[in-house]
Amino acid sequence: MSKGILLVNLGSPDSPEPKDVKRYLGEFLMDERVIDLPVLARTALVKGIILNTRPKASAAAYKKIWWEEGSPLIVLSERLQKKVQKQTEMPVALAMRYGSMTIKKGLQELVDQGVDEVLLFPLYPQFAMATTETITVKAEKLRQKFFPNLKIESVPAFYNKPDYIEVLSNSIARHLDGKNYEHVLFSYHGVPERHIRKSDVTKSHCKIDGSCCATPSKAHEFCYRHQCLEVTRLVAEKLQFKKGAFSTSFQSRLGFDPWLQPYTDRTIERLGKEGVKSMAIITPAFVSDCLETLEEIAMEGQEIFHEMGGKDFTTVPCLNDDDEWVALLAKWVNNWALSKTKA
Ligand SMILES: C=CC1=C(C)c2cc3[nH]c(cc4nc(cc5[nH]c(cc1n2)c(C)c5CCC(=O)O)C(CCC(=O)O)=C4C)c(C)c3C=C
Ligand SMILES: [Fe+2]
Ligand SMILES: [Fe+2]
Repeated sequence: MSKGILLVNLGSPDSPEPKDVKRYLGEFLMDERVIDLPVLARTALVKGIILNTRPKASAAAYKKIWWEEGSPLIVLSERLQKKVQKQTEMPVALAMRYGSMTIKKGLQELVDQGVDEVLLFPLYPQFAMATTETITVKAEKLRQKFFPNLKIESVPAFYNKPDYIEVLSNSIARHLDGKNYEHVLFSYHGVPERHIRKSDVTKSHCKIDGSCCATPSKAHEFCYRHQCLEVTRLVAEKLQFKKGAFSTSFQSRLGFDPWLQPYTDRTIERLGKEGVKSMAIITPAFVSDCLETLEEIAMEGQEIFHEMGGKDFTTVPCLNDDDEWVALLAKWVNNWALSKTKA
């Protein structure tokens, strides 16, 4: 069988203009794994409220971070794909879950190169319904409808793989450059608490009560909160951060439901109020820098910190196309191909 790789990231609008942002948000937020309300309620919320208010503000935010070559998330994902391609003989394609660079086009690109066995690689270290799951479900639907002879295997969340933690920690250490920040904040994209309960395969473990995520359970294979807390714990251990000098928070909440807490903006505000003068932020839910890291954290977060009296605010870039990260991805995909050949 001829093998190929499909890297999949979230996606971005075609341009930072409100009409393109509206189209993109419409597709994204109508996904039942992103806004998981019954279809009528979701339609009323998304088409009746969000799409009438949010695109203008989101477009303004996108304009602040947009690059000449396009959306940072897309450009950085393309750089990653090109570098991984140089380290494997299999074709490596790139797709986005939402927007113009569809998973269908990505699969077609591989099929056109003679591929009949695909490794689907969601570019998310932690599992979430709104990320990993929606990608695998979409790819399977497309396979059934358009590519019935294609074999697709998916890469599960890799949040606790020792080689990933090593590469992530090395990149963080390089960017912190030996400087002692008073506080290091690990900020992850949030999800509604309901998503955590829905993904609990035991249907009883995840209570979001402060202790469930630290108590061993098979629920953790699909618990986004557990997986975020583990990344923080493992990186902090590797980099020997002192207890109390680092913490975890969740950003980018939308709507009125309770999302995972503590919220990043309030945490930055509190740290500033408590007299912390220097802080660094790490965003390990994102493999590529994007609106949420470049605008919400690096711009808005910094503004909040400074308003509260903080002085030195540093954001650590995502792994993007870091050479060690590229080499690790290439090792994983090449090992997969090797294991198939041996089987
Ligand atoms: C109910 C809404 C949302 C859920 C759940 C959600 C989960 C989730 N998202 C990411 C990664 C990214 N999200 C990005 C942007 C973004 N996310 C939401 C909403 C939800 N995300 C919105 C409305 C937006 C658009 C921007 C805005 O209007 O604020 C991005 C950036 C995309 C870019 O083009 O740069 C990323 C990346 C994860 C990892 C996640 C769950 C774990
Ligand atoms: Fe999001
Ligand atoms: Fe949990």
